[in-house]
Amino acid sequence: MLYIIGLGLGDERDITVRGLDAVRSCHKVYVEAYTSLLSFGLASDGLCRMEKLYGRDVVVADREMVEERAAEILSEAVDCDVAFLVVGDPFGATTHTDLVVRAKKMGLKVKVIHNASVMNAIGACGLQLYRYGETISIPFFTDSWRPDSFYPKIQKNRQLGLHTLCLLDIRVKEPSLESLCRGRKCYEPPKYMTIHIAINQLLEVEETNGGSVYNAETQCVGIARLGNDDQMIVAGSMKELLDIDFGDETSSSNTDINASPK
Ligand SMILES: C[S@@+](CC[C@H](N)C(=O)[O-])C[C@H]1O[C@@H](n2cnc3c(N)ncnc32)[C@H](O)[C@@H]1O
Repeated sequence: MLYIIGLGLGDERDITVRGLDAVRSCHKVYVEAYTSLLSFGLASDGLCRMEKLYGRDVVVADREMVEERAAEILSEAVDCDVAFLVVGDPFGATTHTDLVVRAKKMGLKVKVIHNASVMNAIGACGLQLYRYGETISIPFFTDSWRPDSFYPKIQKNRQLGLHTLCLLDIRVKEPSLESLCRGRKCYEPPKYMTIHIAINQLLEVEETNGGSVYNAETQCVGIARLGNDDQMIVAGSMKELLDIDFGDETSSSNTDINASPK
């Protein structure tokens, strides 16, 4: 049996009772560290705390494992029970839908145990699910790569009078094979895109495209570390949010912006 289990948004204690029972019954446990990250971090003692509470060794499934070695995880689930843990909800990223489809094609039994996800950002700021358009992702710009495919999507949403949930990138440095500590790869703290970086990138794209879709006066809601004790939810214009300290790129702050219609 393959269990795909959501961990929720806070720390290791946000697993559901149903999820915990399943983890404890499994022979092998993986935690996915590619599409989202534990807010308490793999670089700190997060993994140890998880293993202590769950009573199982936990293997980190990084990008390489999720993309290229998923078949290994699935073949283990043929003979024994395997848990695949996902931060937030398992279906908050398409990668996991793919895993379920592949498992079912192999004739494996699959059980999904849901949990809170970043989609809770939609209601947490007081806006209504019914008033949202397409969700977008904002990637980190580099000197030579400044993608703006999200821009027409925000434009369309705003023309329809709908909000846009903007998911902000997380940059994970893949650990090198030499960086083993206690027999495990050592993960450096990830870099979370801050709300300030996202707003500056959004404004740059507006300037380049000149479509008058939004500007520094546009009302937004900035959400950092949703579901954690130190979460922040602040509404204001883009310009005003640039003056708010939401935490820096290393402060385990997953961040979102809800851009509201005019
Ligand atoms: C693919 S999505 C979410 C997947 C995850 N499985 C879920 O259901 O929440 C990943 C993005 O969600 C956002 N995110 C995840 N957890 C968050 C949190 N606690 N607070 C704010 N944003 C979060 C970040 O922008 C991150 O880049």
